[in-house]
Amino acid sequence: MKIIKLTTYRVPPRWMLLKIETDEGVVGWGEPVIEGRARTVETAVQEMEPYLIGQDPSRINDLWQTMYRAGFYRGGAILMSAIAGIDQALWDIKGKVLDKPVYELLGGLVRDRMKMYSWVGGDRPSDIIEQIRTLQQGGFNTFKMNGTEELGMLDTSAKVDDAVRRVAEIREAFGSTIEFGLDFHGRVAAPMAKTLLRELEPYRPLFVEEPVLAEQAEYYPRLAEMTSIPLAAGERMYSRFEFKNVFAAGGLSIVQPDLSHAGGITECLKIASMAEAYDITLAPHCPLGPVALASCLQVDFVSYNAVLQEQSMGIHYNQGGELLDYVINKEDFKIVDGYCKPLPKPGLGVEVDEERVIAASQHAPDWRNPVWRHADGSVAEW
Ligand SMILES: O=C(O)[C@H](O)[C@@H](O)[C@@H](O)[C@H](O)CO
Ligand SMILES: [Mg+2]
Repeated sequence: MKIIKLTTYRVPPRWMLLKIETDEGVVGWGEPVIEGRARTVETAVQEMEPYLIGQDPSRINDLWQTMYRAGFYRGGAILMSAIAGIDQALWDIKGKVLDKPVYELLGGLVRDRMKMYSWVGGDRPSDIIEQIRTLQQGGFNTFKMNGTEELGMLDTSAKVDDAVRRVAEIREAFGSTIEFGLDFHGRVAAPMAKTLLRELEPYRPLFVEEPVLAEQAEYYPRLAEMTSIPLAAGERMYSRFEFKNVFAAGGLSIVQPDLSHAGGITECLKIASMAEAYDITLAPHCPLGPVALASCLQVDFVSYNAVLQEQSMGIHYNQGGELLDYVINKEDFKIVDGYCKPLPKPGLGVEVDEERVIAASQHAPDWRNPVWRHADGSVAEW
């Protein structure tokens, strides 16, 4: 069997799907994207084509190493996202050829169902309590929300009060019937992270995510020393070579590689198992579309340390498109009591609604995140 064609489709709300075709008619789908840089990743995928066309799609390990090593320059958000989506599509092809879900090819299930969580509150969290109540009716009891709005490197006690008050209100309203993680989203610099972690500790958030930016990861062990809140990070780390330094330095309790950003299934399995060796739990990042989520689930269902799975249904970013819009086998993605079952179909387990994808790709927006500014006019981390 040979790879004959790669086609990318940028689609709303801010995703990109990749179709890989073979000379025997088997087709695989991947989701290579960086939110806000879809066109750049699209070009990177096109530049990988010469390594793929005419090759045997079953040799995923060799193709992965070729894409990673043969270009001399490597790593980073764009190249690793391009490899990620291609890798997903190759696993999809392999599963379809062998007529097995990918998790069967990876040694089989380590659990029966996977715990999922839902985003709540949007970019500038408000009305969270009502939103949580609605999501509870859908069976969720675990949530994630932004911890703060924009925050200066050294900000006021009023801002700290705001952040703490919101969390206190949630705990008061729900007691311990729910769990929630707080995403600091790189908005918090080290001087404020210490204060916030200390003040939030009594409300026992499930975790604090990106307590400081990934490029300040040397703070993770120092912050972890001073708080009992589990620290999470990983959505802006792209290969096991990057993760190894963070694991070795210590501090993280939860690692969150993104299956569409960190080299795909092949690489994230390795990252997951490196994390297991450090007693670090796995919670793959996934504010993305159906192929990315299906890829996450393949890894979760074979990784002992997988504890939580993010998913994007109803997320604030989904303007103009929802995860299930592009899926034919919607019932397989049903979340019951906050859990998802293994996807039963061969390959990644997503039957992509290709007609819908093609139609949607005609009006794909060039999504960008907002540019926030501090009161003094300087750019703020969003
Ligand atoms: O944890 C998450 O889901 C992420 O932080 C997510 O909200 C953002 O990073 C977004 O995808 C960037 O465009
Ligand atoms: Mg995040």
